[in-house]
Parts: sequence; structure tokens; C-alpha cells
Amino acid sequence: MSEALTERIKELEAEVDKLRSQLGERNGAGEDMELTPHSNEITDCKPDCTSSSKKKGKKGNKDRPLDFSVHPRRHVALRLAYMGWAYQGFAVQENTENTVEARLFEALLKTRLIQDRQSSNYHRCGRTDKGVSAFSQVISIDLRSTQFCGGVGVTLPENIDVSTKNKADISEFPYVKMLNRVLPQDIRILDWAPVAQDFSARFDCQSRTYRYYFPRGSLDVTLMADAAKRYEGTHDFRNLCKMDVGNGVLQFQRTILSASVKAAQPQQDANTDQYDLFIFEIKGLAFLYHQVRCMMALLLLIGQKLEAPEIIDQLLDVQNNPRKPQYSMAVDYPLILHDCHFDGLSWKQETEEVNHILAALQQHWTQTAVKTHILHGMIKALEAKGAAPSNHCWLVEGSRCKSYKPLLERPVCESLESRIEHFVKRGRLEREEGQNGGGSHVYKMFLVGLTGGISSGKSTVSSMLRELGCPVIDADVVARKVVEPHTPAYTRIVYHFGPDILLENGEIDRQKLGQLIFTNEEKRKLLNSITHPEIHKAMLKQILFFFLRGYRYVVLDVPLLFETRRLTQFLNHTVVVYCDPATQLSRLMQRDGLTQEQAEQRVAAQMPLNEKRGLANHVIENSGSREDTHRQVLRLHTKLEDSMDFLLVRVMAIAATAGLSGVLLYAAKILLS
Ligand SMILES: CC(C)(COP(=O)(O)OP(=O)(O)OC[C@H]1O[C@@H](n2cnc3c(N)ncnc32)[C@H](O)[C@@H]1O)[C@@H](O)C(=O)NCCC(=O)NCCS
Ligand SMILES: Nc1ncnc2c1ncn2[C@@H]1O[C@H](COP(=O)(O)OP(=O)(O)OP(=O)(O)O)[C@@H](O)[C@H]1O
Repeated sequence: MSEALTERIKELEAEVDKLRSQLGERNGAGEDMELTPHSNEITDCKPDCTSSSKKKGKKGNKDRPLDFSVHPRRHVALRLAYMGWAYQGFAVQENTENTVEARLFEALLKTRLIQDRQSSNYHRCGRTDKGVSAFSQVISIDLRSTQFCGGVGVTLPENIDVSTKNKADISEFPYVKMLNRVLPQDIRILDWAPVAQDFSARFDCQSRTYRYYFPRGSLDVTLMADAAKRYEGTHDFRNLCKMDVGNGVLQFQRTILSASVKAAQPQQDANTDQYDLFIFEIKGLAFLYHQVRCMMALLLLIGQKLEAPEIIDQLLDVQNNPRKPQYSMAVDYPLILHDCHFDGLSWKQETEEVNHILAALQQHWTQTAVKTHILHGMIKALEAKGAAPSNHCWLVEGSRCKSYKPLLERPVCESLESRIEHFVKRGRLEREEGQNGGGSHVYKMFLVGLTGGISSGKSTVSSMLRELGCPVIDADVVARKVVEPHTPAYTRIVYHFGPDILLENGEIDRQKLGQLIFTNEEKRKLLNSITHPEIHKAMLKQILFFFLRGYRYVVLDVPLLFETRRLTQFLNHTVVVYCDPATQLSRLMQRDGLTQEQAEQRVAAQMPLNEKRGLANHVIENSGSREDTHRQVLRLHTKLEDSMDFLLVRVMAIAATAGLSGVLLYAAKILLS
């Protein structure tokens, strides 16, 4: 009886072990679970935080609201490394929570380095797809700072007297340490750099380097290395990428600065062991969708001697081979965004943190290398028993046909022209006839007007759109710029409203001017007649700037859109942010510290919100929660991305012939006439 019981216990223990190991595997990056577990504690780390002070200060801090408006902000670049294997890609997506960016923002919020994503002035250097890793992804963002004495990238709080603050040489928040404490182990911040306010990780990146790792197998790596050189230079890569015409990509020329195939361990070059690892390394200014994986697929075919190296030249020759042959690209997991190059950034490392990261990587490497060698030992043992090693290349997606069909004899994908035709038919592209009969294509661009009543939530909505990557021009911000001292509008305002309207430092006293114009229609009209032409001119310059940078649409956040009507003729979409009158009034009083009478005067200075609602073709109802508004903004964003009702702004075509000044002249004529 007791023997049977012991036997049964053993069986159950074995079962438990089995289930445990299955659970480990199902957790995706199972190896990570065995690493030092990450702490979830820190929420409000002070610059001098140590583990003991952290423990003391933690309790009670967690849910205490933090007034971000009394802290300096600092525009910084953060460099991060991640193992992308367990993630659905870098950028946030609507249909999954499992992205690197989602984890990153959770950490930024948890550490209270940002108030929310919308107001964080965030840009990323590149997107990496599902399964792709990065050693040097760079983002730019505004973080809370300790620097009341200013410094590179620092913006001091507006509504507190910084002269009362301690300006001694106080150290900055330990950004790297703070974030790494709350990030998952497979995402690490490496270092940070203070950057100028206008720095953008997206637009200021000089070049990007990708690496693709692969074992030698039965590949002829020397042939691959020679072939890789053929990628260098500026070529049309339409046959070596996924053509993303639907997202406005019509130009497939890209410049590759260098391309090489080399042994991962230099001394292995001379060996012939099929288990040695090699790297395809490629540096370019910018890359097309799936470009590196297509380039690697071709190299793998060449390495297997299924194609000659000349196939690269043939596929880059789009005159003779205008359509991409059907082929599978290389798999995702060996690809890594190895480096993003920026000029003149002064990266700051936190030594202790780098040591931690290194130790964690060594631990991870040990586990993985040991597993690799266990597998290697098994393979070798089977080979020694006479098993025939497979010549199969495991790095290409999809199944493999028994007999190889050369690329140039395969069925081809749709041509670029027919893809463009498809989108022309759907109204997303327009054909431009050239003077000598030749046709070119202009991607249609459009303007979206976002408006509402005072304090109805325009800025709230426009921040959400910005966060989704939409370019937004805020008329209130522009209105402040155009009345800075010594601008033409400033001079005219002082002339008409008198020097009493100025603060001691010579700037316009906005509160005083507000009191004057919101209680007097004539004065309001006078101010509008001075400021509005200047505001429209400045906005126009920004619109062109965005279009010339390749944006397909721009959102104009203009409170008086329907009152002035000057811009409405150029808009394809108008969006009104609505909220019920009582909510609008109470939010306005609360935000601006106004009496009910003052708030009512300001509301009355504008077209009734109900009327505006009737004039718009999209309405965002913002009387409820921010989450509710966010859901509506996501839907609006999808509509804009898919929009087919375009107003063609032909500035790009004109820019090509007349240059930017020509464009400005042309557009100014339209907008300011
Ligand atoms: C009157 C001024 C100095 C008050 O400045 P203040 O910093 O207090 O407010 P801010 O500029 O942030 O505007 C807040 C809101 O007031 C409303 N508002 C602003 N100007 C006007 C106006 N002329 N008529 C009706 N509503 C206005 C808008 O809803 C705006 O979003 C300033 O608004 C101004 O210069 N207005 C004239 C320029 C203008 O029309 N701006 C609106 C953008 S087109
Ligand atoms: N859904 C919401 N729930 C709670 N508060 C909100 C919501 N939407 C906006 N607010 C708050 O209402 C106030 C007005 O919002 P916001 O500044 O976005 O309005 P606006 O239309 O841009 O104002 P203005 O016309 O003055 O520029 C702000 O204090 C904002 O934080």
C-alpha cells in the first residue's frame, strides 16, 4: 500500500515538473523569467535615490498626484536596447498591448517622468517590426527634470518663481536607473543625452545600421560577401521591399552607405565549420518596409548557389525588371537595429547601471549559449552515428519547393504602376500630366480643421492626435509667436491699444488684453484684424514645412475656424470638439481661474458651439471621460488614415519646379487673397 502511494506521489511530482516547464516555455521569453526579477516598486525617484531611501519614501507616494507644472521639463534623447523576440514590434498598435513602446510608456508614467504621452513631445527614430530587436533605438521626449538653473533642453516652469529655487549644482534625475527598475528585463535604457528643444529622434537621425545574424550552414559566405557589395550606392529598391503605396510611399530610391557579410567572430573567417555565425551588416540613410529582410533573402539564395550574384543588379535594374518576382523574405528574429547615428549628442551613461545591464546580458547569454551547445552536442552525436546533415536553409519564410525555380522565371507581383492605378481609382492619388505629355503622380495631401469652443477640449484632442503621429499646428501657439516683441503685429497692437497693455518686460499682458477684447466686440475685431493675417501666414509656412517633409495630411487646431472662415475652403475634414455648455463653463472657470461672468463673456465671444457642431463633418463628444474621448479620437484617426476625399494641394509638384519660395508665393496667394 505505502509503496503504491510513494509511486503515485512520484508520478504526481513528475507531472508537476512537466507542467512547470511547459508554463516556462509558454511565457515566450522563458529565459528571461530566470533572470533577476525586476522590481515594480519605484514611482517617484529622487536624484539621490538609493535602495534604502527608496523603501522609506515609497509608501504613500504612489497615488499622490504630482503637479507637473511646478517642475522643469527636459528634452532628452534616450537610447534603448531590446530583445524584440517576444514583442509584436516596437510601435504601439491598436490591436495588441504587446509592444516595446507600450512597456516603455508604462515605465515613463510609473516613474512619473512624464505626465502623459500626449504632452511628452515624443518621437522615435525607427519602427522595428514584430520579432526584430534593437541595440540602439533612440527616442526623443520631454522628461521631468531637477534643473531649476536651466541647461540644454530644459524648460523652466512658467507659473512658479524659479528664483526661490535652489540653483546649486544639483544632479539630474538618474533617468537610466529609474526606468530600468520598472522596465521588463528584455528592454533596457542604455544612456541619455540632453538635446535642444527642436531635436527630433525621427528627423535628426543621420543613418541607421542593421545587422542580420545567420549560421554558415552550407552557404558560400565569400560569394555572399561579394554579392552584398552590389547593394551599395543609390538604387531603386522596389523589387527588394514591400511596396507601401497605400501609405504614400511612391519613391523607392534609397542610399546604402555600406553592406558587408563578415564572421561574427573575426577569427572564424578562415574556418569552414557550418555552425559558425556570420553577420550581414548594412548601413543606410533610411530603409523601406521589409527591405533588409528582402535583401537578406536574396543573399541566402546566392549563398546556396541557387542564384548568381548578378541577380542583385538585375533586380535593382527596374527598367528591365519593373515587377518584383514572388519570393519569401528572410525570417524576423535574426534582425537587429544595431545603431542609429546622430551628430553631436553627448550621451550620458550611469556606470553602475551599465554594469547591471552587462551582468544581466551575461546571464542571459550564459543560458542561451549553454542551450545552444547542448543542441550542438546532440547534433554532433547524431552526425557521428551517420545521420546525414540537412542542407536546408532555415532562415526563409514559408515552405520550400522541391525543385528550385529561378527568380526571373517566377510569377511577378503587381507593378508599381498598377498599384498606383489602384489608389488613383480609390481617389488616394492623382495623376499629373506633364507639359510634354509625360505623366507623374502627386500624392494627394489634405488639411483637417479641428475646432470647438473655448475650453471644449481642442488641445486635449490635438495632443491625442499628435501622439498617434499626426502633425498638428496649434493656432493658439502660433498666435503667441506672432505677437512677440518687435514683430509687426506687436507694434500695431501697442499702437492701437496703448503701452498700458504691456508687462514690465515689454511683452503683451495677455490677461489685460483678454479682459479688454472679451468684453468689447469692437476691440476684439480690431485685435483680430491685426493678428489673424499674421497667424494665417505663419500657419501656412508650417503647413508647407510638413508637406515638404512628406506628411500626407496636417491637422490645423484653430479655435475660430468657423468664425473667420478663411481656411474652411481648403479643408477636407472639419472636426468639432464638443462638450455640453455646463461642463464647458466649469472646465473654463477651473482651468483659467475665471469668475462665472468672465467665463460666460468668453464663451459668448465665439459662435455657439451647437452651431459649430452643425457645420463640421466629424464631432468628438468630450463631455465625458478622457478615455471616452480617446476612443473617439482613435476612430477619427483611422478615418483620416483611410481618407479618400482629398483636396489636392499641388505644392509638391510646384515645389519641384519653383522651389520653396515659389510654393510660398503660390500658396500665400490662395490663402491670403
Ligand atoms: C486675447 C488673448 C491675448 C488672450 O490670451 P490668453 O493667453 O488668455 O488665451 P489664449 O490665446 O490661450 O486663447 C484661449 C482661447 O480663447 C479663445 N480666443 C482667443 N482669441 C479669441 C478671439 N479673438 N475671439 C474669440 N475667442 C478667442 C480661443 O478659444 C482660444 O483657444 C489672445 O487669445 C489673443 O491674442 N487672441 C487674438 C488672436 C486669436 O484670435 N487667437 C485665436 C486663434 S486664431
Ligand atoms: N474629457 C475631459 N475630462 C476632464 N477634463 C477635461 C476633458 N477634456 C478636457 N478637459 C480639461 O478641460 C480644460 C479645457 O480643455 P482644453 O485645454 O483641451 O480645451 P481647449 O478647447 O483647447 O481650450 P482653449 O479654447 O482655451 O484653447 C483643460 O483643463 C482640460 O484638462
